[in-house]
Amino acid sequence: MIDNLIDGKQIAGQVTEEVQKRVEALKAKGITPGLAVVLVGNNPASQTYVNNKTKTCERLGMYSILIQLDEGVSEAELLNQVELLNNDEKIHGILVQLPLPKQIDEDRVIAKISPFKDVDGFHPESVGKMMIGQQTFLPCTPFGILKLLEYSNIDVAGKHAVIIGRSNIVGKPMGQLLLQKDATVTYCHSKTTDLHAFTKQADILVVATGRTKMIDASYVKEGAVVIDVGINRDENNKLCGDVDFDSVKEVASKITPVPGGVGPMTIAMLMENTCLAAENTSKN
Ligand SMILES: Nc1nc2c(c(=O)[nH]1)N[C@@H](CN(C=O)c1ccc(C(=O)N[C@@H](CCC(=O)O)C(=O)O)cc1)CN2
Repeated sequence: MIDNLIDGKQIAGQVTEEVQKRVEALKAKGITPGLAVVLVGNNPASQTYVNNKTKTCERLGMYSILIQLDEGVSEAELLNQVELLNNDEKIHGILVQLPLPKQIDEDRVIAKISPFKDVDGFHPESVGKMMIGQQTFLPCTPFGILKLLEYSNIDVAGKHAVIIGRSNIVGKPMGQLLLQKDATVTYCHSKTTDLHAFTKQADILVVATGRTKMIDASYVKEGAVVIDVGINRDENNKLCGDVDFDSVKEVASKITPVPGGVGPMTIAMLMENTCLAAENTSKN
């Protein structure tokens, strides 16, 4: 094992242990946190992720249901399904696994989820609250990255964080959350010219390019912390990230592996958000 590794699997284990205690406390009050996962179609990667989500719920003593809909389901049917879940008292959190097939408008589906049950943190109300620093559900992947940094004692304040990627579910919220922790944030993306010039300045480099092993040591400043959000398959069908791990581990002070880095944290934070959603109902 290399000594500059950030072990996401181990940190996710610590986070879920804490969640489990909160679940037990809720159950003592007669509330079992419940998560509904909606999967449309049969994308094998999505199937793996949703199965991991429901299995983790089970392990923590939470209630979960998996609703599987055909690839060709209409948007109206999916919206109707979300509405049923919005009104189901056993369900505290709802997530619709992304991506969705082309005939369905993701934004409309996300907007249909009750903001009280938006454990993915993708609803426009949750995003707005996050932007202005109000308490809300935070999107699980960037929330998980903040936890990885915190549990690894990496102070973000005053650091230059460079994010490569501007998706709504990772890049954009990641920058906001790091800004709220007093980092100086630069966003880079596919149209950035001279990417090296920016990444070489990064104290913390978050890579979400969607391009297999794109970032090698030439992009990284000596001693930087490198967080790899990518999940790809290499030429041997082995899981790998957007970072060329073997090259970058030689220059980074800390680095997340793939698998076993950011991915497990995404699921751990979903559990935390679902628990929070259930706790919120007990306050009403
Ligand atoms: N509704 C959502 N859809 C998607 C999200 C999301 O947060 N909400 N994120 C991604 C996929 N994702 C969660 O859904 C996810 C991806 C990867 C992992 C993970 O644990 N990866 C493992 C490897 C697993 C494997 O064997 O393939 C790892 O990195 O160690 C968890 C969740 C897009 N869609």
